[in-house]
Amino acid sequence: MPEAALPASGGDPALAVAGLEVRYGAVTALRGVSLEVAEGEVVALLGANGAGKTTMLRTISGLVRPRAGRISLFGRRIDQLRPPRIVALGIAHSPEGRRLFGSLTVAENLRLGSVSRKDREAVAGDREKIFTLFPVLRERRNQQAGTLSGGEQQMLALGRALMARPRLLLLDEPSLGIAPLLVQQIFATLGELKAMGVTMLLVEQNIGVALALADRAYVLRTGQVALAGAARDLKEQYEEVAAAYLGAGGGGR
Ligand SMILES: Nc1ncnc2c1ncn2[C@@H]1O[C@H](COP(=O)(O)OP(=O)(O)OP(=O)(O)O)[C@@H](O)[C@H]1O
Repeated sequence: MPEAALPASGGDPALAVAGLEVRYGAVTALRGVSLEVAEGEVVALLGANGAGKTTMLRTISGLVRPRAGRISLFGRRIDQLRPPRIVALGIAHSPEGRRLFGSLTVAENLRLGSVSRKDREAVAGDREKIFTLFPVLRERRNQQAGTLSGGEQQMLALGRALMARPRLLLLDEPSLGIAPLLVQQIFATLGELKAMGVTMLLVEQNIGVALALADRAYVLRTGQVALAGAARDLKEQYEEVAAAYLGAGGGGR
């Protein structure tokens, strides 16, 4: 693995995953996966359908129990903790398919993102910041989330995750099912968040937008890390990265 695969900053990384193994019955979804995300870094997790990307995020969030390995957040082991405890320690997960509360309004969904916070005044300020990032959410704050367009729901899912003021933001395919122009807009917003120092682990099948945003990336292939390195190096190895997608179940987009 090239040196660039190691984060530059000293101290405990925001996220450290070592030797992770996850099985669903007879299916081994992750085998011996190790990765790190330094504080302030954006790391992309790429790979074809079924490579294990969503499983990785769900395991970090405590929704899936690993069979072996360890996961640490700023040096603190979290792989034996329950999901609410992991949220309280500062991990927010914006899941694939958005998983909003469809019958609740935009404003109510945003409020749910901040339930674990006690600093109510700062919460109000953060809501304003999210409305500035995504003006459409302000316009539609009293609309039921289930009636928003796919892109608007994606923005709301991201806004809701940000309302937790996460120390680590997990993003599962923010480009999924969204028109190209809106993908650019969402990634521009993620770029602004990166500039603000938000630490992110980003799962994506859209290699181009992911490598443009990320500092580093890991490519998973059938549950193992096939490639890892600085995003700019992986961009140059585009063919190799794309080829890794062909190995598992039908290839990427
Ligand atoms: N609940 C489950 N029960 C059984 N097998 C599962 C379960 N969830 C995922 N798998 C299997 O584990 C493997 C990894 O799935 P995962 O959803 O993590 O992949 P992915 O890289 O996120 O794929 P996609 O890009 O299609 O979402 C796949 O073979 C999948 O069929």
